[in-house]
Amino acid sequence: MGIEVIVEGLTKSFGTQTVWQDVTLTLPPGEVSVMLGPSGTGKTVFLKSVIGLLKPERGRVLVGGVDMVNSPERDIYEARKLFGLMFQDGALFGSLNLFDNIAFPLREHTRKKESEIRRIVMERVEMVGLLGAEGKLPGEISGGMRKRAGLARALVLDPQIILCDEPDSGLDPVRTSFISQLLIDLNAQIDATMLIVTHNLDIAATVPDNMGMLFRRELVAFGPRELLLTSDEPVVRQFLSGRKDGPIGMSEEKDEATLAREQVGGHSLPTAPRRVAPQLEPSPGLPPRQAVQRRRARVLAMWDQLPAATREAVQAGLVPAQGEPA
Ligand SMILES: Nc1ncnc2c1ncn2[C@@H]1O[C@H](COP(=O)(O)OP(=O)(O)OP(=O)(O)O)[C@@H](O)[C@H]1O
Repeated sequence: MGIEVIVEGLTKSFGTQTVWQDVTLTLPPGEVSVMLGPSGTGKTVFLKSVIGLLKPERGRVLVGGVDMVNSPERDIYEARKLFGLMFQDGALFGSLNLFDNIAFPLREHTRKKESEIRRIVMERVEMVGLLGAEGKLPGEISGGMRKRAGLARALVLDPQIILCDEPDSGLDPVRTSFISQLLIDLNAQIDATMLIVTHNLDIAATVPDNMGMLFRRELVAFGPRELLLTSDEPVVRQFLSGRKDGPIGMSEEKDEATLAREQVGGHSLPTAPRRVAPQLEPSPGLPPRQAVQRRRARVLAMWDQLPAATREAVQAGLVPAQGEPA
């Protein structure tokens, strides 16, 4: 099972620019979480801070007893081996074929024999649906295939935590649906804790167990997917409905005058009840996701604190535990 990631009071600045402050959340073990936010709100900076590649000024990120912000560098280096990181563009070496790209972390970080490396690489190549393409160079394949190769490479060291930076960027809607299904299938197969950064509303609506959103240098919300999908928070509603009207503007935030004009002009967010799309299921033939029952117990434990609309959405999607009435 994947391990929990606890983020406490995290603040990151570059010079005088604060990217976000006092971010606190827990990525539950083995569950899939998505971090949303308009461009430039610091989602990538957040991923890099979780894995210890960037140093926040304040706060902690606890991963299996190691603080990825404040522990000695050698402990952070060791803990980083628990992670698999998938970058936006796949970050592949252009001169190496897909096989050698995917084998790279194994050759770099382990002393495994070539025969063992081949077995592991081919297993991951199959998992991401790239069998037959392993001899190609990154420049000879499509963007979607490069992303899948990047994902295969993130998987070779058997990570317990997988971080994906915009797995949909540059992909058409059909390829994005395939990537969404692949992420859920992976979660069913390896039960890793996953954090996905994206702007994509389809991924947000159908993939995660939990969602969070960064805006105006704060974590606006983080919780079960139904909490954000039914949220009345204007910024969350605007983002999830993909509309122009609301607090998010072209340069992230609208100024007060623009917001006041919109209100006078009668613009408002839709009031119709929102339908929460069902979460994707693993593909036929794969095991059920182990995270589902764990999440169910977790959400029921916070039942009293959830708004009525969220409870309704949770109830609509709850699969009864064995032996329990529906
Ligand atoms: N190494 C760095 N040095 C200085 N500023 C940086 C650095 N990395 C990121 N930033 C700044 O931090 C802010 C957040 O950047 P980040 O890439 O995390 O945003 P994002 O939410 O991932 O955006 P997008 O959705 O467009 O990818 C930006 O203003 C960016 O310019």
